[in-house]
Amino acid sequence: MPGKRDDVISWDEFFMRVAIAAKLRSKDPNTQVGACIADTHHRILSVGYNGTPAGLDDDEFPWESTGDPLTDKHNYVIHAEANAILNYRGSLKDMAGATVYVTLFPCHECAKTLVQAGVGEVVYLDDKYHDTEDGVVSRSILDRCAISYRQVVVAE
Ligand SMILES: O=c1[nH]c(=O)n([C@H]2C[C@H](O)[C@@H](COP(=O)(O)O)O2)cc1CO
Ligand SMILES: [Zn+2]
Repeated sequence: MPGKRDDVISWDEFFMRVAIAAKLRSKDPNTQVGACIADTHHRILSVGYNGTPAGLDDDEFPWESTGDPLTDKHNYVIHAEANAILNYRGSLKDMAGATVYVTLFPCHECAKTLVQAGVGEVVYLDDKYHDTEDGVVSRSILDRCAISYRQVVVAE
C-alpha cells in the first residue's frame, strides 16, 4: 500500500515500553519494576509499578533492605504485577488469558497471584534473580500451572 509505514513496533515492544514507562515512577533506589497487562485483543487493561501502599508516603519511606522485618522495604512494597492487578477497575473475568508484560521476572508471590487472576502468559525483560531460590519456585509455579513465559529484548 503506498505511503503505509511498515516499520511500526510490535505489540510485544509496545506493551513492554509501557511497562518500562511505568517503572520510571518507582521510588525504589535499587530495583524499579513496571508491569502492563494486555488482554487477548491487544487492549491494555492495567499498569503498575513497585511502590508503597496508598497512605504510606513513598517520599518518607526509607527504601532500605535492613533485614529487620519492621523496617525492611520488602515487607512493605507492593510489587508491580500485584499493583497492575489491583489497579484494574473492571471485572477480573477480563484478565482471562491476558499477557503480563513485566520488566523483571515475577517473584513466586506474584507468579501465583498472576495465575489466580487468570493471566495466560508472562513476558519479561530482565531476569536478574533467575538463579535464586525464589526464581526456581516462581518457575515451578508457572510451569505447574501451565502459564507460559518468554523473554523479550527491548531497549530501555
Ligand atoms: O516480581 C517482582 N516485582 C517487583 O515489583 N519487585 C520489586 C520489589 C522491590 O521493590 C524490588 C526488589 O528490590 P531488591 O532488588 O532490592 O530486592 O522490586 C520485585 C520482583 C521480583 O523480585
Ligand atoms: Zn513479586
